[in-house]
Amino acid sequence: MSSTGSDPVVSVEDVTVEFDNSGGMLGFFDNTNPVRAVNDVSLDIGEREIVTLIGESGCGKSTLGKTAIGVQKPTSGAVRYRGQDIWEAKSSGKNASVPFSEIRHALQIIHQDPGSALNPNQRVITSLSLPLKKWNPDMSRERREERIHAMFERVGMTPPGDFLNRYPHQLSGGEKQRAVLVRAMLLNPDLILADEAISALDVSLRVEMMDLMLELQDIFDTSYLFISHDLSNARYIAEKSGGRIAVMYLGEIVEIGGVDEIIENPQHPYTKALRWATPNLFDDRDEEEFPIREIDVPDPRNLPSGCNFHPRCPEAREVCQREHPGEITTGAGEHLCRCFRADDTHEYWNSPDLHD
Ligand SMILES: Nc1ncnc2c1ncn2[C@@H]1O[C@H](COP(=O)(O)OP(=O)(O)OP(=O)(O)O)[C@@H](O)[C@H]1O
Repeated sequence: MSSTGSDPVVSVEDVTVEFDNSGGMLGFFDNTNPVRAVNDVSLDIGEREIVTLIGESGCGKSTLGKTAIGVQKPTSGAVRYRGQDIWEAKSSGKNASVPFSEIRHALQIIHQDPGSALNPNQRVITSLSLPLKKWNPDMSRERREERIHAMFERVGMTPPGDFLNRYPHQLSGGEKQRAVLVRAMLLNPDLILADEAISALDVSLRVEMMDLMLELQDIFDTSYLFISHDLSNARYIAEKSGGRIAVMYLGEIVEIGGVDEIIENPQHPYTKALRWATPNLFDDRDEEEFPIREIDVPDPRNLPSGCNFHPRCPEAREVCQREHPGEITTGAGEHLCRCFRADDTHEYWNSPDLHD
């Protein structure tokens, strides 16, 4: 699933991530299949591109995000930063053409809980100075503080000294999240993984935070991998940046495209269900026609045969139970979907309905 830009900042290539939860005595009695959190995913993130990952809880968004920035090692497949295999760089040490430390510097993360990046016992200025000190040991203290003050001015936290001398608990949730965004941006990263970074904020502050992220992107040429469970936020940021939305289901990207494709013309029945479940995106929806079968999400330790979505899919036919759909290009070429319905000539159309 390639980006629209030139060379990708990050390429995720056929990546699978499994967690083996069977360790220990208790594990002996558990289901010992590993959890397949990410299942054979490929995704390029281009220069100054914003890709939004969307999907329900447990579908693998965070695991894919962490894998893309080199925090989680994939079980199989490769992750490249500007062509350099991240895990090869780690094992090659000084011999790597792009050292692992440089890659980790270039790929930053902001979490849902800004508290995790701000030490509660330190003033904000100290927490923000530490990464700068680590990555730019030759920078003088005055220069460092000058930069931090300038960034606080830029994000509207003025007068900066007022905020920077406080402890994290003396800031509001929105102020903390802005401080954490500044902390990441100070390193001038190529890509920021924003993992549900706005979810804990009041609804009124979410748009403000997304606008700030876009403003800083303009200044610093940063790409974002923006994780959200809320399709209306995904739409907002993708629409404003011309970015893509990737819909995840049980470890796979089942559909990816721009706003025109994913919001206005979704092809995958799961994307349609997500859209239906986001009423402010969809004026003329039929309240009665719930577009997903009301059964539990399958266990990622025991994935269904065929298409992962078929047990819940109202459109499933027999072929969906036995054949796993690959990526199908629909429309203009940037719109990809893992559903036989996107292929007019597939045997799906002659296959009997599954859930009559
Ligand atoms: N470190 C881990 N050890 C074992 N299982 C894990 C680990 N991290 C994630 N998982 C499992 O992998 C699957 C995907 O989890 P992940 O957190 O990536 O999903 P998510 O879409 O980000 O969900 P959420 O929005 O709830 O964070 C889940 O079944 C989860 O329980």
